[in-house]
Amino acid sequence: MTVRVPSKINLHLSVGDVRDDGFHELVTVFQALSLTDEVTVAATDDPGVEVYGEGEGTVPTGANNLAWRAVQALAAHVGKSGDDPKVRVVLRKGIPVAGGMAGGSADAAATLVGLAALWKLDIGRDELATIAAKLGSDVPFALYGGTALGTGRGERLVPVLTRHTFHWVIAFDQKGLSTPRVYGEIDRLRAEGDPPRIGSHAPVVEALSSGDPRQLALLLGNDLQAAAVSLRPGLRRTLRAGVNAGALSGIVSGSGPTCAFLCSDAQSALEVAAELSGAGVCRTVRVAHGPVPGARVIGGDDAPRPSPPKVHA
Ligand SMILES: C[C@@](CO)(OP(=O)(O)O)[C@H](O)COP(=O)(O)OP(=O)(O)OC[C@H]1O[C@@H](n2ccc(N)nc2=O)[C@H](O)[C@@H]1O
Ligand SMILES: Nc1ncnc2c1ncn2[C@@H]1O[C@H](COP(=O)(O)OP(=O)(O)O)[C@@H](O)[C@H]1O
Repeated sequence: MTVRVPSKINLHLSVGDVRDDGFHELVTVFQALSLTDEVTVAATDDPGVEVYGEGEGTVPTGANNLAWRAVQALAAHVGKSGDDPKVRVVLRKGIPVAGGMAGGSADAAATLVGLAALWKLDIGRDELATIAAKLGSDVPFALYGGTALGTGRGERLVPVLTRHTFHWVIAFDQKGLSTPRVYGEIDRLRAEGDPPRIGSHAPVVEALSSGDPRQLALLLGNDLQAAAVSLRPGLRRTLRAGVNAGALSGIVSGSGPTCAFLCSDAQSALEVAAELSGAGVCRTVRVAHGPVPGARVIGGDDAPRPSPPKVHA
C-alpha cells in the first residue's frame, strides 16, 4: 500500500508562552504543499524501515523513526500489539529532513493511513488523528492537508477556506535545525529582550479567502523566524535573495531552516527558482503549490510500482 503525503509550511506561526508540559501554546495557519514523501507499507517476515531520497543514510531506521512509532501506535490501538508488528515501511523522501516542513510527521501520518488500508481497518480520519496527535504536534495536519488553523500545540485543527492555488519556491539549507533547539532559542531571546511578536491570524485567513497572493505576501509571519535566524544567521541572506529574485515575500518555514517564498503565479515561481538556484545561498531549490490534500493511498497491492516523489515542476 503506497501513500503520498504533503509537507507543510506555516503561513502564520504565533508562539505563546511555554506551558507546564514543556510545549508552547500556538496559533498557526498550516498549508499543505505539493512537495511530498511517498510511504509504502507491506506485510513481511522482515520488519523494519528503509529510507531513500532526502535524509537517506542519516534518518534513523530503527525504533526512533516516526513512521515506525506510527506502526507501533496503530498496532497497539487495534490490539495487534506484539514486540515487532510484521510490517516493512519504505520511505521515499522529497521533504527536507529537520527542515521545518514536518517530513517525519508526514511519514507517520502516511503510515497510519497506509496501514489502516493494508489491515482493512474500519477507522476514520478523526480516530487516526487522535493517535497522530500522540506521535507529534504536526502529525494530525499531515492527515488532513489543505489549509487549517492549528491551536493548542498545533494538533487542534479547523479547516480554513482558500480560493486559490498559491505558488511557492522552497530553499533547502545545507543541514537541518532541531525543533526543540529553536523553541529553546525563542525562549532565550524572550528572556533577554522582547522580540516583536506577530499579531492576529485573522488577516491571513481573510487573505486566503480573497485568494490574492499579493495580499497574503504582506501578512506571512513566524515568531520562530528570529530564533532560526539567530541560530543560522546565513538565512538572512537566503531570505533577501528570494525577494531579489522576484518573490512577493519570503519566510522561514516553521522552525527552519527551509525558507519558503510566495510568488505571484506558477511562471513567476519557475523564474524565481531558477534565479535563486544560481545565487548560491542554499543546497537545493524546489517549486511547490498549495493547498494540496493530506495523506492518501495512491497504490495498492495490484497497482503498478509508484514513481518517485515528484518534487520538480
Ligand atoms: C515548529 C513546528 C511548527 O509547525 O513544526 P516544524 O517546524 O518543527 O516542522 C511545530 O510546532 C513542531 O511540531 P513537531 O515537530 O510535531 O513537534 P513535537 O514532536 O510535538 O515536539 C518536539 C519538541 O518541540 C517543542 N514544541 C513543539 C510544539 C509546540 N507547540 N511547542 C514546543 O515547544 C518541544 O520542545 C517538543 O519537545
Ligand atoms: N521518518 C522520518 N523522517 C525524517 N526525520 C525523522 C523521521 N523519523 C525520525 N526522524 C528524526 O526527526 C528529526 C526531525 O525531522 P523532520 O520531521 O524532518 O523535521 P521538522 O520537525 O523540522 O519538520 C530528524 O532530525 C530525524 O532524526
